[in-house]
Amino acid sequence: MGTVVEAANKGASGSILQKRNPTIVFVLGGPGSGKGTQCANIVEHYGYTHLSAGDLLRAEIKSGSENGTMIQNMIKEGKIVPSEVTIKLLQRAMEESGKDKFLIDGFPRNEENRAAFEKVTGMEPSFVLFFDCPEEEMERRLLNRNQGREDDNIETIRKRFRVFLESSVPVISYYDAKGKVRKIDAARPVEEVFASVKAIFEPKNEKVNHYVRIMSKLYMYKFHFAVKRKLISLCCHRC
Ligand SMILES: Nc1ncnc2c1ncn2[C@@H]1O[C@H](COP(=O)(O)OP(=O)(O)OP(=O)(O)O)[C@@H](O)[C@H]1O
Ligand SMILES: Nc1ccn([C@@H]2O[C@H](COP(=O)(O)O)[C@@H](O)[C@H]2O)c(=O)n1
Repeated sequence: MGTVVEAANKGASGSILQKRNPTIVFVLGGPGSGKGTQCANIVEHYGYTHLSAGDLLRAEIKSGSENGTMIQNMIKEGKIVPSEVTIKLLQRAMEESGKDKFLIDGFPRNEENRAAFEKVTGMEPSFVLFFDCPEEEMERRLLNRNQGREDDNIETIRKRFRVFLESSVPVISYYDAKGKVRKIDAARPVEEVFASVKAIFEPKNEKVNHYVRIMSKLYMYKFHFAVKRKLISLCCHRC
């Protein structure tokens, strides 16, 4: 049995998902910046499927998998689990969902995560949502989260902040250089943050709404199919 990257090199992986040509949005930001909170809002308003890498890893520990102890130790230390493991979990979740619009929360956490995901799946994100928040605010939120997470203690939180700065910020810079980062000031109340998030997701909705409006109008007028197609292409040139 080879690694997922070896499988990708042999062309054995990524194909089922790739064929579905899914929309992928990476959701990044420091620990406690509010990624999970805002993802829940995006799911509710824009019909994305939310996949949190951290949640998938925690579920893997609970499942009693052979990697469970290793993952648990890494999370306790705020370290990043090898990409092989996390990518397999993400791929499986995407495939099993049968959906085609994904918010991938807390991934890629480092350069290895990023490069391996692109190699294994052959896919890139449409854009990266980056929740920017000062450490003091994130620390306050994590210490008040109260969800019984083993890594929400001050010692591990400080380690997670260091890993974020050293390993995750370079990934954000990588995508920024490609013009793919949508940065949000996450230090505001949840509703204000979501108002900024909406502004990023709305234009796409506008495009779909525009198309649906045109289609329904054309349906009312009983044009020939080819004429409808031509009219749509003329009318939707701005989409
Ligand atoms: N804008 C906000 N203002 C105040 N509190 C917030 C805000 N957004 C989220 N919170 C709270 O902060 C805590 C952390 O939020 P959340 O779990 O969404 O962060 P996260 O970025 O997903 O964290 P992690 O990376 O550790 O999983 C939660 O208790 C949440 O209710
Ligand atoms: N790509 C990832 C994502 C997460 N981890 C580990 O899980 C911990 C918790 O992650 P959250 O996103 O839920 O805060 C994180 O500190 C890492 O230990 C990972 O290894 N790789």
